Amino acid sequence: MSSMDDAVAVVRESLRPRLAQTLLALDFDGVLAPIVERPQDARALPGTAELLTQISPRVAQVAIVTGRPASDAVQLGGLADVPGLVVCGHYGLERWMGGRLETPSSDSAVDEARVRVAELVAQRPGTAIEDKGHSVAVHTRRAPDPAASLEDLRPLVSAIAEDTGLQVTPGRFVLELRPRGADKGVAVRQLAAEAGAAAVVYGGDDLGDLPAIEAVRALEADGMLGVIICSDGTEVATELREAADLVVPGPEGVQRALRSLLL
Ligand SMILES: O=P(O)(O)OC[C@H]1O[C@H](O[C@H]2O[C@H](CO)[C@@H](O)[C@H](O)[C@H]2O)[C@H](O)[C@@H](O)[C@@H]1O
Repeated sequence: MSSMDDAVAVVRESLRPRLAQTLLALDFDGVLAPIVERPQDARALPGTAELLTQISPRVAQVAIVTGRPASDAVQLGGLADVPGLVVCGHYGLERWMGGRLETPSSDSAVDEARVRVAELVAQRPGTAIEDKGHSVAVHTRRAPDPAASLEDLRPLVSAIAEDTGLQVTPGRFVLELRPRGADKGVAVRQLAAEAGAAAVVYGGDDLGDLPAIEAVRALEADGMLGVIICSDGTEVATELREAADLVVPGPEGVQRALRSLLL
């Protein structure tokens, strides 16, 4: 048995009595879907929908909490038929459930940001804009020096945020401009309340997941059981790893941990 399996076995024992009152909330990219060069090429690891379908009747709620538009996560994940699944997209700004999408109206600040980010990208080979409708992301993964490119763009993207009132959310070779107000912490708290959860299992891998982790820790202070799974890899920030109860090797490790914890 590996040390990961040992750690999972310990968590499993504490989770078992609360399984039926557990909220399982998972990030998409890097947790369910391996990281790839182009956002549009991301796909959930084979077996993801089947695994979530098996878990769903055993827990109170299965949810995806993602920076992606909710419909993109559903489509790229092949998740449309997972029973009872809730997908909180755009860090909780929108919600998909049973084929129905609740989404806000468009924001003129994002329209302005879209134009300005497109200008930045046009001058920087290898960078790319991801227009997500309610937010705009600039990716540097395919730039000649992705880390340097991200640092070059950081103050320019911050200036756009300042002018438009949007906020910047950094991630894995990405800077995202999005409306203030929503974050994954708010989304997790709301999901936990709606599900009447006595336990929350949250899986993340990126800086945008930190508010969700903080929310889980705050819920623990109120008596809930919290389990944080970090989907690890070379790009994963130290804060994520340090905040986790279980550190597992990427989406394959997440699948293995979920099978052991929740089936
Ligand atoms: O909250 P998440 O579900 O983790 O989404 C966060 C961002 O993930 C995506 O970007 C990341 O994955 C891409 C595909 O593997 C990769 O090319 C990129 O470098 C990563 O940053 C997505 O494109 C963003 O919109 C999400 O906000």
